[in-house]
Amino acid sequence: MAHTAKILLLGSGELGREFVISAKRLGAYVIACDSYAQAPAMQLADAAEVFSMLDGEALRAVIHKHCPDYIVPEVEAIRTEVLAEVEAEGFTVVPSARATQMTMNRDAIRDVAALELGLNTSRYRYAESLAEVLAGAEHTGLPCVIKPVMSSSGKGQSTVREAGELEAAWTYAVDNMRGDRRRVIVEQFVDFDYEITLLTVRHRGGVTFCPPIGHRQERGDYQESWQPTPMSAAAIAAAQDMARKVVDDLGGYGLFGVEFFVAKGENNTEEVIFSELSPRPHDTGMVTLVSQNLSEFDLHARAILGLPIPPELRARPAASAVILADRASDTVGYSGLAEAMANGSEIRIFAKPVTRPYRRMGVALATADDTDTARKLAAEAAGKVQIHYGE
Ligand SMILES: Nc1ncnc2c1ncn2[C@@H]1O[C@H](COP(=O)(O)OP(=O)(O)OP(=O)(O)O)[C@@H](O)[C@H]1O
Ligand SMILES: NCC(=O)N[C@@H]1O[C@H](COP(=O)([O-])[O-])[C@@H](O)[C@H]1O
Ligand SMILES: [Mg+2]
Repeated sequence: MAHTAKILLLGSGELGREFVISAKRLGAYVIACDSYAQAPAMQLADAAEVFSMLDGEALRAVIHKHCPDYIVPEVEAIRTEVLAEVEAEGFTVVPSARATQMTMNRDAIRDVAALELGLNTSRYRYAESLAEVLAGAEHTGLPCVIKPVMSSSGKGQSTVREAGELEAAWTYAVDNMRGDRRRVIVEQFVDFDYEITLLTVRHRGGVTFCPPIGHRQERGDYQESWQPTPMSAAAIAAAQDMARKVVDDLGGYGLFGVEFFVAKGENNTEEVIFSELSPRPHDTGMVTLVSQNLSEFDLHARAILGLPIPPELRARPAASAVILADRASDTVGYSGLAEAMANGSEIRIFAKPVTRPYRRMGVALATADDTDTARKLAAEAAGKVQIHYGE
């Protein structure tokens, strides 16, 4: 074959699009899959398959049709039982079928982290009825955060400050959950000072960490991220220790985005609280496209293909800011790129075929002498890109 490896990419959004670029630079042949045609990664891949990845039979058929060397999930919403089956047949699932199964279900990964590995997490309870939600909130105290066990990007998530809001939060979670398990996690609200993503690469040569990425979320979805973010040496060591434990438990090779909350205590101490992780590149990690010599997508591709990862990964001060749609439209266009890039920022447009409210359509990326300046530049650039909607 003219290629170094055949990769089946399950999910073809913006993260997949950058991964395709990284993998193809290393000579891979990529088949991009998603539930709709012309998805961002499909526009660059060698081949595409359009089907629901939650449909087990369809997923199995596509895997057997292409017989890839690597199956690389890009989203959570995949029939992960099929990944476990094909792994048993001898296919390689990235990073491992177990990792995709555990992280798709908040309860599975939380139980591993808190109960098996003893990581520091917020107080939590699971609930399958309103009565259990009320009992859960008794356990965590208020405010608390309610999230479907199967969801991502903040879908179905709400923060409850008064007991009277619990019923609405339960209904909202059930109405916006993915999959068929009517189950939520009731989590103690963490009054953190900042939150980070610790990109962690598990590869042939061991485990390597990127400098921590700070980020700001709204509606449970990321708005801006920056790297590096200041953190005490003790807090970085605590986060790295927890990240290593969890990626070693999940197994396989690839890049993981491990999310932590950091709360400042007395005498400038910082308490690091594990939140969750993605066994794949993380949206807040798009900043690495300009901050690191090897982006999170390059690192994922290298780890998967068994190629070397440098022992130390550095980042120059940089930031990313998202470009969001504000309404639904079947046609989309852009202007203002020149104005946006006038301050030195880079703009990435994902070329998603349709818009919906809050859908991420692009990202602005900036570097500067310090992250505060980079954040200002990226936000300013993102604000100058205009999205044009159809009638
Ligand atoms: N217990 C909590 N206390 C305070 N804030 C929280 C808590 N849980 C979640 N959040 C806030 O909501 C954001 C999204 O939560 P979380 O990462 O659990 O959801 P998600 O839907 O899996 O998001 P994604 O898939 O985009 O990572 C967090 O990054 C944080 O800002
Ligand atoms: N937090 C997870 C995340 O950022 N995932 C990224 O968003 C895409 C879906 O976007 P869409 O909903 O606009 O199709 C996914 O395919 C992935 O690239
Ligand atoms: Mg998250």
